[in-house]
Amino acid sequence: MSINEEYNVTHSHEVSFIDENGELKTTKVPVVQELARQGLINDHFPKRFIALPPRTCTVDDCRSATPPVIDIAKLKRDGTRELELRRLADAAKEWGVFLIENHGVDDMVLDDVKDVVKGFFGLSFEEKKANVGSYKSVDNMGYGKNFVKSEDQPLDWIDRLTMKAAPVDPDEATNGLLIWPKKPTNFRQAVEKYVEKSRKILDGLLQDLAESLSLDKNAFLQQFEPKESEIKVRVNYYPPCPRPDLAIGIMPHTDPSGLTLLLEFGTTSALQVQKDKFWTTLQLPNDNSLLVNIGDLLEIMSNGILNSPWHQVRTQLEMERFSLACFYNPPAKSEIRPVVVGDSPEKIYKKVGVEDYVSNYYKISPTTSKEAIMYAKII
Ligand SMILES: O=C(O)CCC(=O)C(=O)O
Ligand SMILES: [Fe+2]
Repeated sequence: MSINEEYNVTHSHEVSFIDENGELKTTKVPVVQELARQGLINDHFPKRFIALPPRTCTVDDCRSATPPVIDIAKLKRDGTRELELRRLADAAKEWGVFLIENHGVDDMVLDDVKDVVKGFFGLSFEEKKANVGSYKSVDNMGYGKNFVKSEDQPLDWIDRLTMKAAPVDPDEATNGLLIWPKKPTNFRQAVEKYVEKSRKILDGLLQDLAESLSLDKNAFLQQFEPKESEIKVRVNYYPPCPRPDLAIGIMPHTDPSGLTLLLEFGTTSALQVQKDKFWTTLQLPNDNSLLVNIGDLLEIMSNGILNSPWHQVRTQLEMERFSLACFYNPPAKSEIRPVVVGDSPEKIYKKVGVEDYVSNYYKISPTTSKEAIMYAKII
């Protein structure tokens, strides 16, 4: 029985993908928010949402920890900078993910973002579709779902909305980029304000990370050219899930970005990173701290010294969760170069085109291990 018969799937996302024979295919996948609304019965969980391996890590069988916390105010003060830089380097090498506090983004800016995101997902499906432009592509833009590559693969328990915030394309309409929702009316304005602040934070961190590795402070930042560097915003919505032991919010992956800045709200304790071979649930404070994670492109630029973490999101019973990720990338048409860190001159990564890297990432994802980065490895 197909899921459409098994459940009353009245609402679907249309997803395009290139199949294993290189052919462009389009398929329909259920809108999770609408499935969750139907109040699925526990022992009748839709098969398409059963993750493989079947048991995702639940609270009982994995570790849990607070990631390192980096204080941006300490990075700015002479007396405290040196120690905080050392803590930053350790966090980026060992965890690949860290919280930042005193980042300077006003609560009001963050609250506005949370409000418009909740406002968008609070609309009916019909209103969402009517208010968000369509963007038919295979690179995960628009309102829909990530990593769909076949008709029968396990699906993530998530709905998401991805937009390009920079560079601003003067010809958005013809390039199909008019995907910003028109409702809530201040959606774009609120998110763009946050993105502007995010860029400043991430530029500062790129300099701090370089200095923390005893490199020239612009060693990474100079590869992010301000006018052409790219910021994609992905809003993730994870509805409550009746079977958190079977379904997964986002399957394991690394981010194909330089840096990712993540704001989560709704509930916490859902994001997990693989650390020392264990899935570790990140205990994040329920405040306005932001989470930074190293993406594949920065791992390549740092010649493998910084670690782009393998991460996933688990689902939660009766609790919804939102996150907003800003993916910060060097210009799509540029090439990134690894900078050798430390005494050992051995290069493990090579120069790669950003667009080539990202399109290969989407071509081969999802994968069961950190495979995409092999594209940039010197073998
Ligand atoms: O929701 C989260 O905590 C993480 C989201 C994520 O990994 C992503 O959007 O790439
Ligand atoms: Fe991610």
